Amino acid sequence: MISGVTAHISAENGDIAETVLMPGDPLRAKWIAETYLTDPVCYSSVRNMYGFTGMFRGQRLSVQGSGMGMPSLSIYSHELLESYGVKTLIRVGSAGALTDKLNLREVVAASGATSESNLNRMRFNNLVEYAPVANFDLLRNAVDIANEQNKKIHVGPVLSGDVFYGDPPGLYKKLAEYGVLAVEMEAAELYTVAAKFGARALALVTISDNLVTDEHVSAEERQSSFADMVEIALEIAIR
Ligand SMILES: O=P(O)(O)O[C@H]1O[C@H](CO)[C@@H](O)[C@H]1O
Ligand SMILES: O=c1cc[nH]c(=O)[nH]1
Repeated sequence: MISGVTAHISAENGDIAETVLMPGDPLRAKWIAETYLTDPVCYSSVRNMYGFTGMFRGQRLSVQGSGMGMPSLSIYSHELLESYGVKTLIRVGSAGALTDKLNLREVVAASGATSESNLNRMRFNNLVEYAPVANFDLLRNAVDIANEQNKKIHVGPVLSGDVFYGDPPGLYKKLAEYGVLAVEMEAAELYTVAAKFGARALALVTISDNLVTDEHVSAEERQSSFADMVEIALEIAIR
């Protein structure tokens, strides 16, 4: 049902494009809209969780903040897909590397997302460990586009954690041994909600912290370090 105006987004029917970039931070949404889109219009500022629509190289695109953590992203992605006819969601987030093989500012495309969250246990009545995965076409485009743009991209699974402060004892090390590249807080729910609505989703993340080497991108540098990832995401969005 495409109805417009939901509990958390005040856009009218037709205000939001079919493809939406989703950063966690609403100010990153504003920065993306003002930096990359032509004639951006803010369609919602409910709870200061900004959403904008504008043009990128002749195509309509939207950018919507998701907030931090899966319950918040779940609300925004659900409303975009159910009430605004959105078909493609591309997360543009930050993450902490779980291996010293990833450098600060590098981009990871999350092929899948494991999580300690209870959301999918509830959804599937504890009967299965649902495996949230990226849309293959978006993932393939991410790799092709990064190569065309001469940008380094890593592809692999991430952890979508519920806890920012505190590694559940030994968990990060164990996950890294099983190939999990980085920890962020939304991809698993993004992939699951997109699957529920038959939509396409991909999570790209920029490494802002390395939890093994204890390196961190400074608060001032965080915005500019996102440019590579956002430029890949924008190209995916119009391809
Ligand atoms: O930079 P964003 O997109 O918010 O993503 C990461 O940053 C937040 C934690 O600081 C969490 O939302 C995590 O997933
Ligand atoms: O969830 C996140 C995001 C960035 N850096 C982290 O260490 N964790």
